[in-house]
Amino acid sequence: MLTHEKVMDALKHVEDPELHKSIVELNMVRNIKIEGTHIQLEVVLTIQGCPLKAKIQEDIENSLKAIGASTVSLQFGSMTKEEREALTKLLKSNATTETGMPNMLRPDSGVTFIAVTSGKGGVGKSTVTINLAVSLARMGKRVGILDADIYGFSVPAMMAISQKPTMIDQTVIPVVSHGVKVMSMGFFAADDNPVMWRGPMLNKWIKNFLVNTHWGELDYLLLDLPPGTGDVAIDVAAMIPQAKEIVVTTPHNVASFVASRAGAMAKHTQHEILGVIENMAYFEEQDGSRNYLFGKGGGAILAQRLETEVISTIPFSNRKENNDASVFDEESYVGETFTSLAEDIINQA
Ligand SMILES: Nc1ncnc2c1ncn2[C@@H]1O[C@H](COP(=O)(O)OP(=O)(O)OP(=O)(O)O)[C@@H](O)[C@H]1O
Repeated sequence: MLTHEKVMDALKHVEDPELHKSIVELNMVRNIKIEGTHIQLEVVLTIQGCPLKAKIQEDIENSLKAIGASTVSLQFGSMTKEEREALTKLLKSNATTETGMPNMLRPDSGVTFIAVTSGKGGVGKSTVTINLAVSLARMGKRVGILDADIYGFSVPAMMAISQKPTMIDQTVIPVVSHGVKVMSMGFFAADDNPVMWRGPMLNKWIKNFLVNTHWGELDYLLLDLPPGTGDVAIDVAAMIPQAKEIVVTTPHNVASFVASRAGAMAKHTQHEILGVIENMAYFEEQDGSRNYLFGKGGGAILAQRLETEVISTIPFSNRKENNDASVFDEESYVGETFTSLAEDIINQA
């Protein structure tokens, strides 16, 4: 026989698709009525017009039918201001320590932070961040990207994200793209409005991004840092001393020289350097020969200076083959390079 307890038990396994927590734990279930095998209930959503309503409905119906319901009549409501505040508090208490620091920064959090840096812009730092993140996610890892390149954010556009994140009061639910949770200043700044914050403000934003974003459980958080050795890099170093760094360069010597300054900075801040990635290393011609458009060896020189290794050599992508997208297909030549980089990272980071 169906009982209130059995229904609640079944609903414990239904998750809010954005918060990835049980709708029972989030206190979203109301007014359960059982008549024989017919179940009536109300579910209050975090925001009105929640775009994932259909998914919640389907999951509820399936789990109730699995325990013997023949029909389910489901009504949606939305949380009151007080209920939303209580929910924000619950999410925050899960996300922060008693002193208000993000739980994910605790040494035992299980989150590996990887900061992707470069000495100068345009060498493919964001491309590396995105594709490494997507490759890790394809391997079943729980991955987030924090686009900390707050002056020159490009992650949302490169991942073709047009949707804005859901906000529950002050807590932001990251947008999921290609299986990766993404948070970027680009979600909040108007396109024609350059971001003008200065040092102290920046520091606050990085912390806010960690504390006020509902990251949920993560294995990896990749940070796309601005190029060079500016305020953001210093703040990240101070806030996340356990972050490991990847330094991206092109084979060109000048780019490599400048990148060594960012890397030297990583050494100074005692961030472990995972290695150097040489991007746009060569173009593979139709006959399989390699055309070294930007010269050769920059990655190796940089690695030597930083006393580390070149962990990946990434060729030019044939953009036509990849439909002009910045997230490379898994089967493409460049996509495969990222898959093997992700495997190496999983084995060592
Ligand atoms: N391996 C590659 N093959 C082809 N195009 C690439 C490759 N890597 C990067 N690009 C392209 O080069 C351009 C610059 O890349 P990206 O934005 O990732 O660089 P960045 O170092 O993050 O630059 P910035 O710091 O200025 O944002 C982009 O148009 C990107 O699509």
